Amino acid sequence: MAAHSARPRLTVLSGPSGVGKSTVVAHMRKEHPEVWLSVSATTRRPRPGERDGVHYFFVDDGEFDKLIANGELLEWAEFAGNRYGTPREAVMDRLDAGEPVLLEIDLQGARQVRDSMPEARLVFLAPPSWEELVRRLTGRGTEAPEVIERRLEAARTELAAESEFDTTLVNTSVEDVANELLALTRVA
Ligand SMILES: Nc1ncnc2c1ncn2[C@@H]1O[C@H](COP(=O)(O)OP(=O)(O)OP(=O)(O)O)[C@@H](O)[C@H]1O
Ligand SMILES: Nc1nc2c(ncn2[C@@H]2O[C@H](COP(=O)(O)O)[C@@H](O)[C@H]2O)c(=O)[nH]1
Repeated sequence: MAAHSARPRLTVLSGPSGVGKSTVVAHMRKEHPEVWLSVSATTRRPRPGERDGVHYFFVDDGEFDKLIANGELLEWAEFAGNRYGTPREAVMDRLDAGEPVLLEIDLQGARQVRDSMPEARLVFLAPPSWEELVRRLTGRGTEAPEVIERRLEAARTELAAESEFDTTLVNTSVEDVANELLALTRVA
């Protein structure tokens, strides 16, 4: 059997900022740490409580430029004023080792992964309503009002792209969605 066909599922989780991607993934991984989550590189400043190498690899613009130039990113995108990218090698190593891999990335990144790895399953996390999305993003309290505005502007584009994804999960209950996501990471 060819090495690539033996690879387990690569799952990409996307959805508008504030919909609850990190919350759902954290809930799932508490019970199922075997689902490996890629740690992205970003030029964004850490939020209180975020740790380098755990939540993100926090890099400056020059370091991010080098990651791009050296071909070290599987995909990358600029989102609401910062850059984010998926380190390629760690993802490939995990897939080659037979472990399920999860990426939590924006729409632009999901499109790039779909193009380069068509076997990936693309999952869209949708909010129960626009009003609830605004409530969650605002209620998180991590962004300044102008940043929230930029993220909501991006959210309109992201919501309009839902049909590009293989599956949509609506984040009404964190527990239910975490279970659904777990099942998707396991289906070959
Ligand atoms: N099902 C839910 N019901 C109510 N609140 C939720 C639910 N899921 C997440 N939240 C809350 O919504 C806020 C945003 O969640 P989270 O940070 O996980 O979003 P995100 O999609 O990862 O955002 P970003 O893309 O900006 O990183 C958090 O305060 C979280 O506690
Ligand atoms: N294209 C990529 N998008 C990524 C990556 N890592 C995270 N993200 C997405 O960026 C936004 C904002 O994240 P935040 O932590 O600043 O709130 C969100 O949609 C993330 O999913 C990545 O490696 N590539």
